[in-house]
Amino acid sequence: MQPTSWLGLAVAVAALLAAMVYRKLLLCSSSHTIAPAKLTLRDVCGSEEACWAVKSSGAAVSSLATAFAGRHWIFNNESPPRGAYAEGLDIECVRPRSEGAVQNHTMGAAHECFVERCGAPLRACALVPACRGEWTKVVGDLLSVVDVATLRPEGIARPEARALASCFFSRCLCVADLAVGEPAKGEAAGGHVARFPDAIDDDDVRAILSLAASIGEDPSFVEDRNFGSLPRGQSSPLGGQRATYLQSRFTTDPLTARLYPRLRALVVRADAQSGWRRVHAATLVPRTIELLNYSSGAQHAGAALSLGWHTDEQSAVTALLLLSDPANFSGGELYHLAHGQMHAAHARQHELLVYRSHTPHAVGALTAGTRLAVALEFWHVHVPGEGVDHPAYPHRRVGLERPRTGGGRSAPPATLGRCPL
Ligand SMILES: O=C(O)CCC(=O)C(=O)O
Ligand SMILES: [Fe+2]
Repeated sequence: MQPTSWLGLAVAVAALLAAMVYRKLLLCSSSHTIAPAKLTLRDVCGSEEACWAVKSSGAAVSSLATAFAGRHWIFNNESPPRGAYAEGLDIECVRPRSEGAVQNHTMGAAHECFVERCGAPLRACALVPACRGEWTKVVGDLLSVVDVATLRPEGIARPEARALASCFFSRCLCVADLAVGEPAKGEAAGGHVARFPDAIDDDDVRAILSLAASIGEDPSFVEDRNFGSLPRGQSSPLGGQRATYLQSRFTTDPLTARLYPRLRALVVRADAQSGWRRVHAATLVPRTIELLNYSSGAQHAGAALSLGWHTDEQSAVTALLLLSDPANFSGGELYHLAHGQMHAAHARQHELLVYRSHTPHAVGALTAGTRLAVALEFWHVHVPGEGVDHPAYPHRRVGLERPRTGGGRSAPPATLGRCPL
């Protein structure tokens, strides 16, 4: 090789090395400069759009607060939730960080979250008058949990408004599975309910009914009730149900004491096999266990539904056990809203259906016969040093509540934690 060629090669290698070093430096420095700077309200609203941005985040927060009130990720772990959400939302994100479920306490007011985490899409939308108009309308239309759960990406025309909605759902409410209708990663369509056919038999049904009859002798354990919302524009009455509260004895009474661990084990399995990560098996306890009696005689004539659309507030998972044979009643279908669609459960007699308690559900009007079911709602007990400090799910403390200080809710921390999504 000629000296000039050696020189040429040396120059080429030096240039390559220099380029690599430069590129490395460039990448490092650019990763610094593009690190998401924390946006403040002033950054987002530093112009004439300020009013809109502030107003729309306020409106979004208040309508979403209505729709999501009491749902499990909206949670203040300093003062156990007692329906005191008036000042906004506290956010709790629960996502896996490594093997096993790990919780990440992420708290703050929702409007802070909106600005801090969704400042960029908020600003992008604010710059486009058509987006401002659409976002204001989208948010204004979210009046109930049904509206939120049926929100579809196709229903939002402007890409900037779609991005904003998607950001709020995934980064502030941390609900990837409700992020404008998109199924959660790894969750097959239909994965909103885990089914266990023949979870119980006729003897178990008899045992449950005997227990309920005994408990129901005291009328303070029995309640006729109806709740939930009707689809927009409908105002028909709700048929309702008669609930007998069994939880005081279900786990210990000789009639059902052996049945309970079997059902609980199925709930734990449902969570594991569905990848929901709502359950911390070691501390899972029943919050309420109810025999539900829907009887056509007790239904209002022309009832639209027996139970309106609702979520089982503050519970982690709900298990629904159908005691009756569907051949012996008409109507009374259990529906879920998942991924923007309504699904009929078509439960069979003796089947256990398990779903996350925040999944909106409703029960169709019963038109003939009697439908008996048991609902078991679960949450997590607080064990000091474990409980709220450790398990995979936010929960109300049961039996071990800290005394409340000052009677009010504590101020949210100054900054939000990192949303693990
Ligand atoms: O009866 C059912 O299938 C569901 C009842 C229910 O959702 C409830 O009582 O909260
Ligand atoms: Fe329910």
